Amino acid sequence: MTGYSSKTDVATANGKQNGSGNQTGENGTKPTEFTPQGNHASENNIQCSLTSDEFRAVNLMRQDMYPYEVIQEIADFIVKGSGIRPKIGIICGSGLGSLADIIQNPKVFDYEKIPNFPVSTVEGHAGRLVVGTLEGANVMAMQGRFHFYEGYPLAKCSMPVRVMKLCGVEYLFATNAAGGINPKYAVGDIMLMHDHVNMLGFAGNSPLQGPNDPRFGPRFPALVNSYNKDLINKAIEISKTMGIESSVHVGVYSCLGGPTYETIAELKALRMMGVDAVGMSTVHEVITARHCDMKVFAFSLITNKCATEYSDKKDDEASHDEVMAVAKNRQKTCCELVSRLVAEIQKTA
Ligand SMILES: O=P(O)(O)O[C@H]1O[C@H](CO)[C@@H](O)[C@H]1O
Ligand code: HPA
Repeated sequence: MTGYSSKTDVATANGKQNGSGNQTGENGTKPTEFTPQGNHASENNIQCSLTSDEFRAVNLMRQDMYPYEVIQEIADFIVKGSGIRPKIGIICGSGLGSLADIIQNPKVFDYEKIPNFPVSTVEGHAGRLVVGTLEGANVMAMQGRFHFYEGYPLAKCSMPVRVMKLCGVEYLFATNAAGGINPKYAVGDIMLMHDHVNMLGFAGNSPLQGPNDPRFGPRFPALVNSYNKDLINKAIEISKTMGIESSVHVGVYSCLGGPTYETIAELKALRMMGVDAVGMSTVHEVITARHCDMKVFAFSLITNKCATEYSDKKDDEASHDEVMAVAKNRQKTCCELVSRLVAEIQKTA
């Protein structure tokens, strides 16, 4: 593979509480009657009963406003607790948690113990933040990311990227497991992301929705050149020295909301749009990282081939077990790619 250029195709605590309805303090067991506001609701007499504890839990999950100060508090907690100011932030994809296991002198924070942090709910996402060193560089890794389908708003899913920024992170490495739509991709291949199609954005959903805080970035950030070309080229060179260049591609990722895997018609449509691999993550993290001017490197591990023609083959059905198994098989290669790229960054620092 030759060098990459975009012309070639080689390759709260005090946050706003959402939701409407009766939130007055109940005794925790008595159901609180919740009536959605508005004519439509009352016309149709829609009602649902939640205990006040359930209501609080749902509200906390739906919280999507994290004021700068709250994010700063979380960042301070991590920097003080670890004694490290990380330069590189890594997000481990499904089954790729071992990317955090190679960090030396790790200081581990369970998400539950970090103030105002969401918790991981998906198998293959341990729910820990690991801070330490890798190839001499200070790094922090999320062993477990947050997905839209877990019930979290996108701003909450990518809030940890802002935490990384305020910890001092300059480079985001986002990894994911994805289905290969490009017929040339095989299971176990790696696709270096050079662009994305934001399907959730097409539907009017963005992690940057709501008031913009200019301390993070501009109201209308540009997303061309989101994926750092130098880092893509370095990764291609590294793949050659690792002897895996024939299974490394450069391509376009698309994020859908999940948790369902795609229909054949959807996969056909994505392919027509120029998408090479599909998943349910990463794009909101990249948007948040670019908004606050971080350099982004991202790759997909192709864990399954997506069928784009109708057939009765059971093999065509994606499954999370398959995703996890392939990720486990390829974790060593992914770890080596990441460590070597970190070493490159560290060399030129
Ligand atoms: O994108 P990551 O977190 O790697 O996980 C991918 O794997 C899961 C589906 O198997 C989905 O969450 C999809 O997004
Ligand atoms: N579709 C969506 N997300 C995925 C897939 C897929 O085929 N594989 C891994 N994550």
